[in-house]
Amino acid sequence: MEDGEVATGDSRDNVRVMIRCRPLSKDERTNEQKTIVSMDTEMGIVSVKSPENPEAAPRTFAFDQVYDQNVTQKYVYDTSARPIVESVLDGYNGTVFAYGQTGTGKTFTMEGVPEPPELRGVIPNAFNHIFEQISLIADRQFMVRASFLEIYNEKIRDLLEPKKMDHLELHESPQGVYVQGLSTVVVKCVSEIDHVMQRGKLARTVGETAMNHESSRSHSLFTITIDIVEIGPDGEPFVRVGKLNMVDLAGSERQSKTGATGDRLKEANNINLSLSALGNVISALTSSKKGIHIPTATAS
Ligand SMILES: Nc1ncnc2c1ncn2[C@@H]1O[C@H](COP(=O)(O)OP(=O)(O)OP(=O)(O)O)[C@@H](O)[C@H]1O
Repeated sequence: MEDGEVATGDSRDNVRVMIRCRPLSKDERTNEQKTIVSMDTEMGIVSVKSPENPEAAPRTFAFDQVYDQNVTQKYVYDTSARPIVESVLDGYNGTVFAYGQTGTGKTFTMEGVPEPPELRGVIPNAFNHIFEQISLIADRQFMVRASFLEIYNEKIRDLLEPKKMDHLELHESPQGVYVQGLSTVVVKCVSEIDHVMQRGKLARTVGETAMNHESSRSHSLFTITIDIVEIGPDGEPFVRVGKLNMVDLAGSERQSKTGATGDRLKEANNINLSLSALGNVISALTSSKKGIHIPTATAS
């Protein structure tokens, strides 16, 4: 981004851009690294000082929402994903994704830490929220399905059936674009969907960069599909389908900073390449704002 640039979404497209600054890590504190970023949470402005010339005027950037290092996981969820999940429960499609260089906190924000519960991220908070709402709504019936894929080296892998096929393909039907053969699992409660996520995470491609010991080397897409059945004004059952996509991208780092060489550099370049593949998958899967029915094989 250029100095003074505004990274806010166009409200007509319902896109919102938030930025979160994590605290300095233990290693960074040990190495006496300095914070050069300041976050104005009221105004939604981030100022970045030049590390070489800290006296120079900082560069400023504006966002829809700015989270500083003291923000809680719950606050991030409530102000970013909560409204999206609400609309998915009404039959719309929504996507939440984290973007940034390695070690900046994407996985912490999206998944967080299982214990204590306050450290759980957007995805587990969405699980709780969805099943809490479902238990409160008496005049509709819901069926919740989950799928989990990763894009690594330009290939789509099913994280819930990693051994079945290592390269799934995008296909198009009259109802829209879908990943052929991607398994979906019907889930009835928070612990079941959490189990699905944990299972998929074990199959995910991770490695180590100089900036993060456990770095996601692939893009992952966790999708929750909710079929909502209610009785229409004509007395007939009426089905709507909402879809929530939650994406944890591999780091968007500059390769010189990560210590990537040889195979690592090749892999890192592949990550950037597969960003375009991910873009295709997400834009295809979310191309309709209103939920549509996409036929998928259901496994349990
Ligand atoms: N807001 C935060 N508060 C405390 N610790 C954090 C925060 N954000 C990130 N961390 C810690 O910083 C480290 C790196 O974070 P994380 O793994 O989420 O980065 P990432 O952006 O997903 O990296 P990669 O792209 O390499 O996967 C982790 O140890 C994580 O627990």
